[in-house]
Amino acid sequence: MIITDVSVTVFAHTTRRHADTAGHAHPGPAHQVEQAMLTITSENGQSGHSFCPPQVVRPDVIEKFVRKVLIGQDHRDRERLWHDLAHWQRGSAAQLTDRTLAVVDCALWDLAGRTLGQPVYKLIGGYRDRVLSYASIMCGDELPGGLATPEDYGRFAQTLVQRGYKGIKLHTWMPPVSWAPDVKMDLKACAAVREAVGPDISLMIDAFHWYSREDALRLGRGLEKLNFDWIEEPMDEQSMSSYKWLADNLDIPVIGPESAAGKHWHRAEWIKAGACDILRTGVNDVGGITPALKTMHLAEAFGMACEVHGNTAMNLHLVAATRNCRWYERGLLHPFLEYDDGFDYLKSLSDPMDADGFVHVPDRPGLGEDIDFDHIENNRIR
Ligand SMILES: O=C(O)[C@H](O)[C@@H](O)[C@@H](O)C(=O)NO
Ligand SMILES: [Mg+2]
Repeated sequence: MIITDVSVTVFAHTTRRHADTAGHAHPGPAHQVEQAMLTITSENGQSGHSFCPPQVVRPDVIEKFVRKVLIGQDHRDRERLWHDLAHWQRGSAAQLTDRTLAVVDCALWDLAGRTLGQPVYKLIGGYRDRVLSYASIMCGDELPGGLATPEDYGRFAQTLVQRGYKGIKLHTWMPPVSWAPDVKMDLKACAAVREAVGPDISLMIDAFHWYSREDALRLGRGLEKLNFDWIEEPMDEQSMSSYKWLADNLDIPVIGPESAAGKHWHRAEWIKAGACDILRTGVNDVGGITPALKTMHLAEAFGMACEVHGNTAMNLHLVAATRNCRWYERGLLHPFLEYDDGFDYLKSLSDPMDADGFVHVPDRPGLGEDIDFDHIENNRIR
């Protein structure tokens, strides 16, 4: 099962999602962006694939690190290959990122599944084949009829419940919105959603990520009155002691870290420090399915839930192979976008959701992404 090739295909992808200065997505006119598909091929001609922005797998990263570690190796040795690649990070002048480790690890898992004709979550050890999903709403905006007012959030929340969602997470307003951040407005949006959906829908918030301790405490105390399930990333996650302080002062569960560096090692420190009540991981955040699984199991050993950041097949398989998380994060959603339209380079959704709010894991080999190779070839850039 020797790896004989590692290649990258960059192709044009049409989307209506536009990123703001903090990397948060908002709706806009359809435009073309570059997308990359990393392909790892073994000696029997089987390939595994994973998708990411092209800069994550740019040629110098592939040549200097990825090909050096993978070519000639047994693709089944994912644990060793992950450590071998992670070893190169320290001396890479920050050029070899956790995101690159993640896309390589996912392609290796996809290769294993496609080779054996099995879905990845079954290779890991399946726990469930459908997962309850929460609607992860995009950050607020200043678009009339979009997510510009608390009432907009309330109206959108009602449509999400009608679609079948049993949980909703608000990303509230952040710069570059002119008047954001604003705790009072955050709480007005949360109150409007609670009023709109009633007491039985689970609600969570993912707020402005740089509030002060006082503002985060004020926000948390307000959410407790609205019976929210968790408060997420209200302060800079580089300050673990601030989260310890917040968790000590709030009853509402504090979840994290999402964006903090340090992979599963740093998440162990958050548990040890008492900086969160619910742990958080994500395939892209910690360097792949391999380390994300370790994070899930670490939390389980402490009797803690670990909720997974992000959508797409890689995170869905992680959730389907573990017991100690309640949700799949489906999003990001907006009144102006139709999430179920999917991606133009996939023939079908990787996370189809039924009318009861359950996402069903496609019973297809590997990560199960229904890749439209003709579309990719016809839109190939390099
Ligand atoms: O880029 C980001 O910060 C993420 O997409 C974020 O908006 C969202 O996915 C998140 O924080 N979920 O919890
Ligand atoms: Mg988040």
